[in-house]
Amino acid sequence: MTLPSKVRIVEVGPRDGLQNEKTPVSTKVKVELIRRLGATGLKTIEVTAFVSPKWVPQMADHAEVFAAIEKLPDVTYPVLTPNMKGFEAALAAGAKEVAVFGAASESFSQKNINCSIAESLDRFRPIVEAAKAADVKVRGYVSCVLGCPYEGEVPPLLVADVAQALLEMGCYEISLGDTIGVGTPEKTRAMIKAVARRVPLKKLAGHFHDTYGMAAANVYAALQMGIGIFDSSVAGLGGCPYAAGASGNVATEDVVWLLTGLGIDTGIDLDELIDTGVWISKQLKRQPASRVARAVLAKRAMTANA
Ligand SMILES: CC(C)(COP(=O)([O-])OP(=O)([O-])OC[C@H]1O[C@@H](n2cnc3c(N)ncnc32)[C@H](O)[C@@H]1OP(=O)([O-])[O-])[C@@H](O)C(=O)NCCC(=O)NCCSC(=O)C[C@@](C)(O)CC(=O)[O-]
Repeated sequence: MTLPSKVRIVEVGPRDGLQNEKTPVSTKVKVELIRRLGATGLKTIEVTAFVSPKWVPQMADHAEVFAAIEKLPDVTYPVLTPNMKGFEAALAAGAKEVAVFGAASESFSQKNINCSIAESLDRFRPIVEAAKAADVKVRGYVSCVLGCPYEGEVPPLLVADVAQALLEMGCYEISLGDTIGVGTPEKTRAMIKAVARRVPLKKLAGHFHDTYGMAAANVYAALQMGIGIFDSSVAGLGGCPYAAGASGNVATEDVVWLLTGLGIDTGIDLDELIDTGVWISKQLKRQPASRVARAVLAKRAMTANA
C-alpha cells in the first residue's frame, strides 16, 4: 500500500458548508470566514455558487462575496456554475476557476439542477469551451457516487460514465461526491476502481459527507487507492439542499489530523483551522461537528484550568 506523498485539500465550507443554512448568513461573515481559512494555509477555497437565488437563497450574494474577498496570490478561489448564465456572472466577477456539477443519478440531477444527466452534460460543454477561451479552469463534480436519496444504490459504472464525460469535455479534475454520506470503505474502493479505469487517479478527488460517520474511513480508503485530493469543510459544516438528511462534509480538521497521523504534510495550521471552525460555528450558534476540534478544545480547556 503506497499512500500519496502529497495531498491537496479543497475547502468547501463557504459553499457546500453554508448553502443549506436556513438562516441567512451575512456576506460579511462569509467574507471573514474565507479570510480566516486563507490564513490557515489552505490553498484551494471554494467560495460561493453562481446558482439561481430561487433555488439556493443562501448563495444569492455570490457576486458580492466574490468581489469582497481578499484574494491571496497563492490561493485558488473556485465557484460553482450550473449553466452559462452562472458562468458569465462568475467570469464577470473575475473567477479564475469554476466547477460544473452533475450527478450519477437521474432523479438527483432533476431535483438539483432541473435537467437529465445527458442535458446537464450538454449544458456543461459550452461552459468548458468558454472557460478555456477565457483561461479559466473547470472542475467537474459527480454527485451520488455511493448512493442517491431518491434511487438508492448507484452502479459504479454510471459514476464512471459521468466522470469520463466530464474529463473528456475538458474538466481538469473530477470530484466524486458521496452526497448523502452512505458510503463505506469497501464500496468506496469498488467505485474508485471502476472510475479509475476511465479517469486517471491523479485527476480524481474524494468528496465525502459524514452522515453515517464514515467519511474519514472513506477518505482513508480513497487514499489507499491512490487518491490525493479531498474536499472537506471546516467544522464539518454543510449538507445539500436537494438531499434530505444529508449532513456536512467530512471536517477539514479531521482530514488534517488523519493525514498528519499518516506522515502526510498538508501545510495547514491545525490550531488556526480549529479556531476558524469555532468562530464560524459561533456565528451559526452551534458547536463544531469536528471530533478533532472537540478533542483539542477539551484538551486546551484542561490545560488552561491546570
Ligand atoms: C441550474 C438551475 C439554474 C436551473 O434552474 P431552472 O429553473 O431550470 O433555470 P431556468 O434557466 O429556467 O431559470 C429560472 C430562473 O433562474 C434564473 N437563473 C438561471 N440560472 C441562473 C444562475 N446561474 N444564476 C442566477 N439566476 C439564474 C433565471 O434567470 C430565471 O429567473 P426568472 O426569469 O425566473 O427571474 C437551478 O436548478 C439551480 O440553480 N440549481 C443549483 C442547485 C444547487 O446549487 N445545488 C447545490 C450545489 S450541488 C451540491 O451541493 C453537490 C456537491 C457539488 O457539493 C457534490 C456532492 O456533495 O454531491
